[in-house]
Amino acid sequence: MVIMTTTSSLAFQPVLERIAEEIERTPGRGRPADYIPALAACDPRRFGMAVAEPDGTVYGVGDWREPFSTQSLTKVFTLALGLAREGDELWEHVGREPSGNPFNSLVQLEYEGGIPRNPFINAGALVVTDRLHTRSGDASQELLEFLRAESANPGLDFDEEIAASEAAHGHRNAALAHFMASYGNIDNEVQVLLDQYFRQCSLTASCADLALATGFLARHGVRADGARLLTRSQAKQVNAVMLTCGTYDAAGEFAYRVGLPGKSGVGGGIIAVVPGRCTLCVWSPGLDEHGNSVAGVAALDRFTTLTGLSVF
Ligand SMILES: NC(=O)CC[C@H](N)C(=O)O
Repeated sequence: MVIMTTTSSLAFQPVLERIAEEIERTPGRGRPADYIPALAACDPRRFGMAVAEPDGTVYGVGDWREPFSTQSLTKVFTLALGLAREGDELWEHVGREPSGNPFNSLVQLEYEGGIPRNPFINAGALVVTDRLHTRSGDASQELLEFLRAESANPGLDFDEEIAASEAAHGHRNAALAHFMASYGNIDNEVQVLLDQYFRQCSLTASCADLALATGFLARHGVRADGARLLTRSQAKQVNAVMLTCGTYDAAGEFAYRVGLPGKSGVGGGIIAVVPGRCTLCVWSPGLDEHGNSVAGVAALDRFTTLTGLSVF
């Protein structure tokens, strides 16, 4: 049953409230990421969801104003900033095919010559951050300023405790960076790159902030202030890579259930885009075995079912 058939924006709030009630009654919520100790303490019953319209109107429910650890959600923004600075040359250093492997997997890198499959697995995000850092002088600062501006929240910041915790347990990301450096696919010192990457992942923001900050992808590349970040075609490309690669080795299932470009992070957040119409962010820290929020995927699944909004 589709309960929102009109294009009236006011209809978003009752949809969100209905989804929150359904999620509240859902028993299994998965488990918070425990390989980053600072995330392990999160309560898996937390749930928030926000929808932002292209004009900046934002609706929300539950813990939608509560800041959480964005983790891999930032990979979307660094990709966009990297593409804006470098253009298509970026794609010579990172692919755009689904990996079919977990987000922190090492196995494909050797037989694919140190070129990661896509920008949303950790290896690919390390390459994007490396190149953005070379071109901007400070990739994490560029990311932070972008997110502050797009969300209209100057209070957004990194969480140094989470960054330190991840650095202390970051052997896999260090291995990925060193391995790609051995193929000549990393410009900066590995330690500099890892510091940049962990800082980015530690950025803390709410569903409201992130739904707003993703808005440029619903506005076909145009920022909140009307300036163009990406060409229309580049915005389409980022959305396409989110659809095919944004939820790792569960991207097929996500496309099947949700039918939108989406990107997850191990902090329990997922951002999603309905091009031309709205952007969403949902947060609930319990994860499935692929590292995607259990309640987050369920809520987005309900959203597209109830509203009939989808790219298909
Ligand atoms: N999927 C994720 O959110 C992974 C990000 C995490 N910081 C890592 O590098 O392992």
